[in-house]
Amino acid sequence: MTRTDNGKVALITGGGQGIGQAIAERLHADGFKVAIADLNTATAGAVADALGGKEGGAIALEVNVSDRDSVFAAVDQTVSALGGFDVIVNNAGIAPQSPIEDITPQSIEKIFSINFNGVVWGTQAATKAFRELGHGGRIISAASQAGHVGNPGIALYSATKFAVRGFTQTAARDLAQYGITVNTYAPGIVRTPLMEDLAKKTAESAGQPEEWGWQQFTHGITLDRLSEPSDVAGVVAFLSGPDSSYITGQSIIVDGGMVFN
Ligand SMILES: NC(=O)C1=CN([C@@H]2O[C@H](COP(=O)(O)OP(=O)(O)OC[C@H]3O[C@@H](n4cnc5c(N)ncnc54)[C@H](O)[C@@H]3O)[C@@H](O)[C@H]2O)C=CC1
Ligand SMILES: CC(=O)C(C)=O
Repeated sequence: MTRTDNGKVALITGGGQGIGQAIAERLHADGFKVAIADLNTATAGAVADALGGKEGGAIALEVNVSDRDSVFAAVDQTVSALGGFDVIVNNAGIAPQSPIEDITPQSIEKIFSINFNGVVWGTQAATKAFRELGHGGRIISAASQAGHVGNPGIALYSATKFAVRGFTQTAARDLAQYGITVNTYAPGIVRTPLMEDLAKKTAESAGQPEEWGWQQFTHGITLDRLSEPSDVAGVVAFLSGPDSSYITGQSIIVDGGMVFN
């Protein structure tokens, strides 16, 4: 299908693989110019190249979402290179196991600095850019079904995603005056490198085969299949587009029916 430029610009953190890659591809297909920002510049570059590079409306940027200055710089570079800024997708995240008795100050600091602080810096940087550009915008962040119900073995991860939802609710109230909506998407069990790693490690630490690890996370999916990244990208496309302009402060669960809120 031919892509028609919709005149809008989106930045996606963690866009080099998995869900972020699918979001970048979907928003680009919907007509957005996209900045694919990742710690891993090789994967981000490959995604941007596959979308036609700068000529085709896709650039790659290096960002470390745990570093406030790095996130502000990525937003500035997006505005300069792509000529506008309308949507930020705070997608980058990590999901280490965190058995309760193994939690340390360092493990809390590491995961919160990426999964939570990264959302705060992205929200601040996007708000600054939207206000300087003189229009509103969309702030969309990765939560998880594990941010609606605590999941076994990943207490810290679940805590970061609950925190992202809490922050999003207040940001929605505080930023509405600037025409900015703020929402999260809450995926279930998506086939990505992150989930594969988590399933393998969960199985290994219990001395079980990999399939057992997957089962720990997948039982009870009403639609009886794992999620593909494109399932999530479709919801983010909706939250980025005109049909969701009256939605703010929400967490849209896209998990095949694991959690009912
Ligand atoms: N895969 C799943 O089943 C689910 C994933 N999620 C969330 O969706 C988001 C994306 O997850 P996946 O695509 O599965 O992960 P993934 O591990 O496949 O991809 C994450 C990307 O983020 C990048 N990244 C990691 N740390 C970064 C940092 N400090 N700065 C910039 N980029 C960084 C990585 O280089 C990678 O390209 C995460 O926030 C995750 O918590 C939520 C629910 C379920
Ligand atoms: C990694 C994740 O978000 C899960 C298991 O829901």
